[in-house]
Formats: sequence, C-alpha cells, structure tokens
Amino acid sequence: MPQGATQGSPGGGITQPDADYMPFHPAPSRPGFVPPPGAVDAHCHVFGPAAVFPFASTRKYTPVDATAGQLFALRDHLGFSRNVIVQATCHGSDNSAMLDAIARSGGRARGVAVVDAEISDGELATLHAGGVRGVRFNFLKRLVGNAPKDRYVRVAERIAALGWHIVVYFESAELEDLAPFITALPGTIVIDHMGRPELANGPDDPGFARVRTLMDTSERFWIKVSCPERLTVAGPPYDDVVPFARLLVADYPDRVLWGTDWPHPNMTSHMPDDGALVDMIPRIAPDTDAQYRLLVDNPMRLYWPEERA
Ligand SMILES: O=C(O)/C=C(\CC(=O)C(=O)O)C(=O)O
Repeated sequence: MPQGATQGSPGGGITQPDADYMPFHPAPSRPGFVPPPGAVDAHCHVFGPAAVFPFASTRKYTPVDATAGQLFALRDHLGFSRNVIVQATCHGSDNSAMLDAIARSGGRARGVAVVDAEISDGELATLHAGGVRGVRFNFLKRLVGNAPKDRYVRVAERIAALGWHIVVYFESAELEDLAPFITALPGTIVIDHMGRPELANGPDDPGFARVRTLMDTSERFWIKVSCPERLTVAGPPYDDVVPFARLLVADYPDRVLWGTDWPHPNMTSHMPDDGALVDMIPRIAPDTDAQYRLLVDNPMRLYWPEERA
C-alpha cells in the first residue's frame, strides 16, 4: 500500500494522499507568452475526486484530488482552449474520472485511456463516444512493475479498427530493449515526455539518440516536448531541458505535442509553476509557425481531426 493511503475500493472509503505527495501549485503565474487561439494542452490528468472516483487498488501512489473544474480553470488561466486528458496509473483501467471530465468540457477535452485486453467492443465504443482517441502503454517500473507486453499487444489489436493511437511512456535508458517491441506496434505511436532522456549527459545522451533514431525511422512516431520539471537537473527555469526540446521541435515540427502534465504527480524535488512552463514555449518553439504547429495544428490532427478542413 502507498504510505498514508487507505484502500481505494470502489464504493468509497476515505482515501488519504501519500504523506510525501506534493500538491500542485496553488497559484500559477499568468504567462507572458500568449498561446495562439485554439491551443491544446495535450498532456494533463484528472485525479478523483476520490470520494466519487476511487483510486485503483493496484496504484503505486495516491495523489491529491485534481478535478476537472480545477483543470479547466487552469486551462483558461494559461490562455489555452483545449485539453487532452491522459489516464494515469492511479486510476488503473477505470477511466470514469477522465470520461466525466471530458463530458464536462463542452467538447474541449479528449482523452487517452488505459484499457484491459478483455474490454468489450461495446465498452470501446462507449470510450470512443466519450472522447477517447488513444490508449497509453506505461513501461515505468515505479508505476506499473513489469509492463504486461502480451496484454499491450492484445489491446493494440483491439483498438486497431477505431483509428486510435498508442501513447508510450518509458525511460530512454530502457529504449534499447523496448525498441523492437514498440516498433512492432501498429499505427501512430506518441512518445511521452521526450522519451525521458538523461539530462546530465547533455543532448548527446545515448538514450536521447535512440529516441531520435526511433523518430527518424518512421513518420508514425510522434513525441511530446513536455515535462521539463521531471527531467531537469538544473531546476527552474529548466535551461538544461531547452536544447533537447528545441531539437525535437526543429526536426519533427509536424509530430510534436506540448502539455503541462498538470497536476504533476510524483514530483519530489519541487512543484512547477504552470505559468512558467508556458513561458518556456517560445524558447523551444522560437517562431510563430512552430508554435502554431506544436500547440494547435498537430494536436488537432490527432485528437479533433473532424474539425480540420
Ligand atoms: O504525469 C505523468 O505523465 C507522469 C507520471 C504519472 C503517470 O504517468 C501515471 O501515473 O500513469 C509520472 O511520471 O509519475
């Protein structure tokens, strides 16, 4: 059990966040950078509220509630228009909190789900109708233990007909082992958090080189230039992350996405100011064309393709 937590069994019970869990920033600054109209925060989460949407008994951490209303208030404060809500491991494969948030968004949110291989066609159709456009395969040992690759393959087969994509979350140090598996997955594959390079090595990091090789092998691969707060060694304002993100935006302008990663679960060093994260955007995407693709055109192609002419 996570420290300080009670069992998050369906049907209720009081769920306490982990004793060392860092809550999200209470009052992010208003960014100086104004995102283009229609900008999408393409990686964020909702947690709970636990009293309504209990956390999974399989979870490795118990977060502080981070509700749809709080997410949408942040979206507006930061000058964004839409969200892509990514199912996190603390909710397991119960996507109810995410679906509820999408339903409350007035069409301004879409989702990436976690599903079991045994999910029925009807349940998949319900997720699609509820705004889900992808599934997430998590390979981080601290979050899932050993990744169930056989199940991931079966899920990939199940979603093929829906036109969804697959989001993969891994540490770049693991990529040498994982690359054959990931490359064999069908369809569009979105890599979370720049593939989590080892920043201490600088942009010549071997793991980052492998991530870029993967991006070079096929236009099926997309990547999120997100999460400086998790990757940085230097800390805010994340100068050490900028060269990595900038390279990706420059080399793959049509296949990059950006997200806040709010509410930043499992941070231990510091809690980022979301306004400061937005103010990094012109440092990684220096011109308005790159910013438009990163924040509007690319995420719209992936999540709201029906709205594009
Ligand atoms: O917020 C993120 O993207 C990253 C997470 C949480 C997560 O992915 C999960 O619980 O599934 C992390 O690195 O702890």
